[in-house]
Amino acid sequence: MLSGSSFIYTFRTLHTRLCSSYVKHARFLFDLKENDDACRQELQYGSFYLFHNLSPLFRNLGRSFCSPAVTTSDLKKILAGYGKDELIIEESVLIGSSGLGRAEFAIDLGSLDKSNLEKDFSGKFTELRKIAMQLTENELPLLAKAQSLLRWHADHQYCSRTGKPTQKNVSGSKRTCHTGGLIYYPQMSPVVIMLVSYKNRCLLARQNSYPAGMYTALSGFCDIGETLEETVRREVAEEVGLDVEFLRYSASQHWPFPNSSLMVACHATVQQEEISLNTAELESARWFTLGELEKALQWKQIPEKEKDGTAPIWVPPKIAIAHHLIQEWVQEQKANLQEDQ
Ligand SMILES: NC(=O)C1=CN([C@@H]2O[C@H](COP(=O)(O)OP(=O)(O)OC[C@H]3O[C@@H](n4cnc5c(N)ncnc54)[C@H](OP(=O)(O)O)[C@@H]3O)[C@@H](O)[C@H]2O)C=CC1
Ligand SMILES: [Mg+2]
Repeated sequence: MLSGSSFIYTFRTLHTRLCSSYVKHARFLFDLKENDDACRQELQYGSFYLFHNLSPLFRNLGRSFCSPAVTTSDLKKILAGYGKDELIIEESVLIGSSGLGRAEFAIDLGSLDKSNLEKDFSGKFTELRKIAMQLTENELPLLAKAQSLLRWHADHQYCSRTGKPTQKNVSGSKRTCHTGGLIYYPQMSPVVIMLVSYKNRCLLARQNSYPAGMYTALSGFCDIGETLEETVRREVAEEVGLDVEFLRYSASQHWPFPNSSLMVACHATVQQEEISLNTAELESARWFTLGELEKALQWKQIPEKEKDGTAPIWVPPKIAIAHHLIQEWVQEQKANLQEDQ
């Protein structure tokens, strides 16, 4: 028979063994988000990703770049030199946890001199968009989340109803206007991105702001009150004058450029071929064959223009969900061709 305390101990051990590491990770972060004291304590042992006016710090590793995670003690030592070590508590936001079970934070040091900080931390603050293609598939989402959360806090310093300053909780998961008793939570805009196909071709488009030669899937922000299905149908009708028949969900992605969007990606089929281009939205839209897209997917960096000044067709890089949709369509077409043989 187990005594009270050893029962609790055994239960905890068993519970810990039964919990997957993912569940432990999720519960750990939940506690830090909700509990200011726990999060304040974790700030003493965590690691920090550094930003300056929303640009992350990067170190050049020769062939690649990395954004270093700085320990609390190293960060405190350097910030103490600026008389600003209290910034750690006031300005940092919780963005995740490391494999070692320690919290990871991001902090924007935009109030301090950029070039001195770059010397202190042996790196360069660089716009995320400029360097995104050279980051790993793990690194970009973390930095994108950090940048979006830091931007949201910078943009929500005041209550939109009372005009009074808002206060962030320690983790940065919300801001409160104590005068009006209002709570603000970080927001993302839902966006649909759809690869429209008709028989054995699919439709890609470009806006005149895109780099030369780049075509991508249609996309658009959800209007308030719409379902995702309604947004897909409306955007395809608005942008290229086609009526969506079937829709299939594929995947989703948080996209930080230019603001925080939740991209919901799907495949859509239509029953007509004739495009009616909305030139207020798009510069061009056309149907592409499997062969054309296989070629467009091959570019690993932005291609040089041809001798006659025309730009080869290319599609967004792997970090963009548009790439995933196009790749998926290409694989499916190839599988269909094999079945037919
Ligand atoms: N990750 C990926 O693979 C891709 C991501 N995207 C992203 O998808 C998003 C949507 O792209 P796009 O096709 O241009 O969108 P839309 O077709 O909806 O049109 C863009 C217009 O919507 C308006 N707008 C801007 N922000 C919002 C908002 N939060 N809510 C409602 N309307 C807004 C702006 O109009 P106005 O300025 O006139 O007010 C803007 O010019 C962009 O953020 C883009 O970066 C797009 C393609 C690929
Ligand atoms: Mg659009």
